[in-house]
Amino acid sequence: MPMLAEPSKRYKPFQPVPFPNRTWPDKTHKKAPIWLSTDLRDGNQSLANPMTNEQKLRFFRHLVQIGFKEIEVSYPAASDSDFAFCQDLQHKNEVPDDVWIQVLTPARADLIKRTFEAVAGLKHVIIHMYNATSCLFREVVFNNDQAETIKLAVEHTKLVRELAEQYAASHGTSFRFEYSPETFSQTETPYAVEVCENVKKTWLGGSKSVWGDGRHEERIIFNLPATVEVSTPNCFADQVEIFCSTISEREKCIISLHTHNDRGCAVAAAELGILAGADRIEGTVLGNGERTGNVDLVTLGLNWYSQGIPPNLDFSDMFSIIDTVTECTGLPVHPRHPYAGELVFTAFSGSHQDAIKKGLEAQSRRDAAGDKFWSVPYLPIDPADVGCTYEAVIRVNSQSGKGGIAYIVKSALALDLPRRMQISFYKIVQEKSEQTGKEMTSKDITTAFRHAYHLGGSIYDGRLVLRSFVTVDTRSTLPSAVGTPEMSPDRSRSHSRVASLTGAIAEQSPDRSVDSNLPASNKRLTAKILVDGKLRELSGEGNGPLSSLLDALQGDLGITLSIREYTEHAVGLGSDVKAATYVELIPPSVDPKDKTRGGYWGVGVDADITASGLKAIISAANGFLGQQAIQFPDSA
Ligand SMILES: CC(=O)SCCNC(=O)CCNC(=O)[C@H](O)C(C)(C)COP(=O)(O)OP(=O)(O)OC[C@H]1O[C@@H](n2cnc3c(N)ncnc32)[C@H](O)[C@@H]1OP(=O)(O)O
Ligand SMILES: CC(C)C(=O)C(=O)O
Repeated sequence: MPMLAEPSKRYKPFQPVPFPNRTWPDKTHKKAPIWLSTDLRDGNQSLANPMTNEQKLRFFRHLVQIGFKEIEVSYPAASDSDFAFCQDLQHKNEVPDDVWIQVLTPARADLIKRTFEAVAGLKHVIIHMYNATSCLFREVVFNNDQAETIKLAVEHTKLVRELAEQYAASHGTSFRFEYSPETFSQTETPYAVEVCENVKKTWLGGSKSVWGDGRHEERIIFNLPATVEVSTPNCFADQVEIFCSTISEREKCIISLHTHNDRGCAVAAAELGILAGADRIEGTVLGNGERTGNVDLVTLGLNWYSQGIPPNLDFSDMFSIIDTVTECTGLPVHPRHPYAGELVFTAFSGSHQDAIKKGLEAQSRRDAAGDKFWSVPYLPIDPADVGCTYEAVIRVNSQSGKGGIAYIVKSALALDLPRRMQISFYKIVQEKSEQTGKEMTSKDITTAFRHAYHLGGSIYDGRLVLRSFVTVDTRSTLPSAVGTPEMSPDRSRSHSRVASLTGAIAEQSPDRSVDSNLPASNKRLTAKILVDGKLRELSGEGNGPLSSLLDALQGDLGITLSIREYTEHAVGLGSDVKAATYVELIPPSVDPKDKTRGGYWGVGVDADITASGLKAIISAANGFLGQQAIQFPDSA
């Protein structure tokens, strides 16, 4: 049957309770609620293949590790394995002293009795009893009127109380009682209050203690379920506020919420319900549960966290939480699931990547200055807080821009490319990504980078490869620098050179060849260079090693290039520090001022700053050379 042209003929709109005195819209969250995980009960009952007890135990341990202090573990009367799980927890001594085990039972005498047998001997137990109270259920499921429904709830509360008193005395268990007017949000709210008043009176009217040590007695829990979500969250919040403000002896009650996600608003309903006066939330980790699921406690907890409020749940290791949930339930986690999905901290699109890259850089500057407040575009929380690495944040496809690509190069290779080199490399990546039509992984990008600039092992070598060099100050007879790239003859000296020169780079030019005030040609460089696989000795003169090498390339290989842009920075710290140098070379045909006309970028990394600069020149010269034939002047 197709969708109806007039749905109003089949579906009635939800009728909100008039409540002009509501106060919740002006409130804000101040602290996290009490949490109850019902993964092992509501979550479990909704699975095609319920969890085995081994899986339940693994899940239980993880819930304890996350920090849940109240865990609904089963519906013991449902099956022998549900029953056995409660006993296993006890016999295997799995329950920490500060954790309450909750079990669910319907308001049926035989099932209540069986439930007590299952938990006998556990230290802290919440007996959770439910019966549906809405008009639809009264009429269709129970064939009860309002008074009979109250009677059902009261009689079975009485039984729970008696058994709790008895088991507290015989087994030393401390009991608490939770009552759910199931289908609360579809029940007339004043009637739901009336049912709960009767339940409360019965429970609190008990004659003996239900607390194992006979001293203390906890508040009764009224759990208000949106068993099926049928309205907008504001209507639910109104219902909760009416309940909280009209139930008598409010101080003796804990008001709990149990929202489902039929309209996709379970999180909002729970959050507004807390503003409306509730104290506690029942849900599941990542939202498994009947139909569209229970409210997701990861989303809720991290929503609180993102507002600077401790959620009292630890989601630091999100990956292992996802493993536990998916392996135990057999259900996948959507890649866009809030906070947990594999794509939620990832940007593919260029403008998002650019903003994130700038935001992360600004954040690390603020962090270093002592201002730790998180404020990064597109990232509501620091992904690192939930165990995500920054590599996952930016991923590249044809929608990506230079900022994201530069971010990956920086994260993976510690190279902070100058802006115009970013644009140049972006074109290379863009072309590759359009060719394949697929995402480029961080490895694809770094490999493309190494190939483009001949950086890394010999498999990335270009047609020219610097093997070694000597520079001589022509005003003296002593060599001023001797180097074999990455194998500097005097490592300690090279390290200190890098450190001192890189530190001074802001004030001084790296190569006196670009300083016109210095006298011409005071350096001679002799370099051994592989040229198309053949080792040749080249030499040239200039104001510094870089200009000497350019002179050598021109004189010995006929390659005429000059430097248009130069930058460098240190890579690493302490004794492992290296220099990364970036140069843009241009042929004489390109106007140095016309930056729209591309030059050839190169990069060099070496522990020795001179070697790093020379490598950058060779890298860029390789880009210029491409496939063109070398015109050796000496062979002319
Ligand atoms: C909203 C929720 O998630 S509630 C929790 C739901 N979870 C489950 O149902 C999982 C475990 N349940 C089970 O294994 C089974 O339903 C059992 C063992 C509890 C009961 O099984 P059965 O005795 O075969 O009964 P069945 O499942 O058909 O239940 C329907 C009966 O229980 C009654 N009933 C349903 N809910 C309740 C309740 N909360 N209190 C009292 N009676 C109830 C129904 O009116 C119906 O009675 P009827 O047979 O006189 O018409
Ligand atoms: C038993 C109750 C709390 C329930 O699971 C629901 O109403 O969804």
